[in-house]
Amino acid sequence: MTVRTRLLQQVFRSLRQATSRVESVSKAALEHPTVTLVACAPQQSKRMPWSCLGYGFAAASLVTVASPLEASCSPAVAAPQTAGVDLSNAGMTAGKAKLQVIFVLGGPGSGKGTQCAKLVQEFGLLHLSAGDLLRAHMKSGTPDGNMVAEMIKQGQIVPSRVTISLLEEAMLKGGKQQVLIDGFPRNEENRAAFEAQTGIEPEFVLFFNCPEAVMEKRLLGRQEGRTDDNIETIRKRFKVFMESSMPIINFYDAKGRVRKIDADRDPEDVYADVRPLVEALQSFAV
Ligand SMILES: Nc1ncnc2c1ncn2[C@@H]1O[C@H](COP(=O)(O)OP(=O)(O)OP(=O)(O)O)[C@@H](O)[C@H]1O
Ligand SMILES: Nc1ccn([C@H]2C[C@H](O)[C@@H](COP(=O)(O)O)O2)c(=O)n1
Repeated sequence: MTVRTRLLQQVFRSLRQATSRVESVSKAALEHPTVTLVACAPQQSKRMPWSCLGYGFAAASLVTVASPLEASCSPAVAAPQTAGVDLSNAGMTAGKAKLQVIFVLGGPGSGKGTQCAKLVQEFGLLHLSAGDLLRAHMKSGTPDGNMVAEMIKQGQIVPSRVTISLLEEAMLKGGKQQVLIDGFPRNEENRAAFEAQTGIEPEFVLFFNCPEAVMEKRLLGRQEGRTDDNIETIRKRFKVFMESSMPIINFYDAKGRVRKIDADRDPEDVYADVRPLVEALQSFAV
């Protein structure tokens, strides 16, 4: 049996388990309207937890809970309480209550990290920068870590296998429903592997459009000691962006998912265009 077949089997197993969990939580909520149910994301599947996490949130939407991820992941617990069950969201399907992911893309230095920091401050979403995760991994001293260090120095894109497992781990640890994934997917390999492995489709893609000359000036002025903020690597990164990342933006644009932002303005002016897009998504959060 191939690894892919085994992974697919795991996905379907997780979905079946999650579905029956939601069914039992929903049934209990309807049968015991004076009970508060505590739902949580199951931990059985380390590899493919996203469907479970989505269903965990869906279950939480049916009931009054302190936090959907607060409890440890034993089967859903029905804790007798005086508070009534809020069934106002009972019509919400698992699909609607899934993780909400926004991909944040744009050339190197277009201001992705700067804008994400503002969104986190205002809306408290989880911000995962693929570049930051990879830079932290570089320091592990493992063979993978050393490979990542070399690839970043050369402005190349690290294989999805490494980046996606770092993202998965961080998403699980972060435990939030709304996630900004900054600097990912960077190429078709990233995009296809992420979709196949997690089943997650972005709500939309924030695309920061900025002229290269402006980005170059910003990167050369950034004083963070990054091994790739030198003119030689910056030029390579621009080339990789145009050749490998722009097709991803075009892919999502064809699906009507791209929100293009003029990033060649003061950070506050850029944010004035960004914030309503994310604010609109807040109303759909569970
Ligand atoms: N709108 C802006 N106007 C001027 N400078 C900016 C603006 N946005 C960000 N900067 C500055 O430009 C530099 C790069 O910004 P930032 O790190 O947010 O870009 P990025 O797109 O995340 O870059 P990378 O992809 O290389 O990580 C930083 O020094 C930041 O302070
Ligand atoms: N999906 C990704 C994201 C980043 N990298 C590597 C290659 C980039 O040049 C570098 C820095 O990323 P940034 O901080 O500019 O977003 O990290 C990658 O290989 N794959």
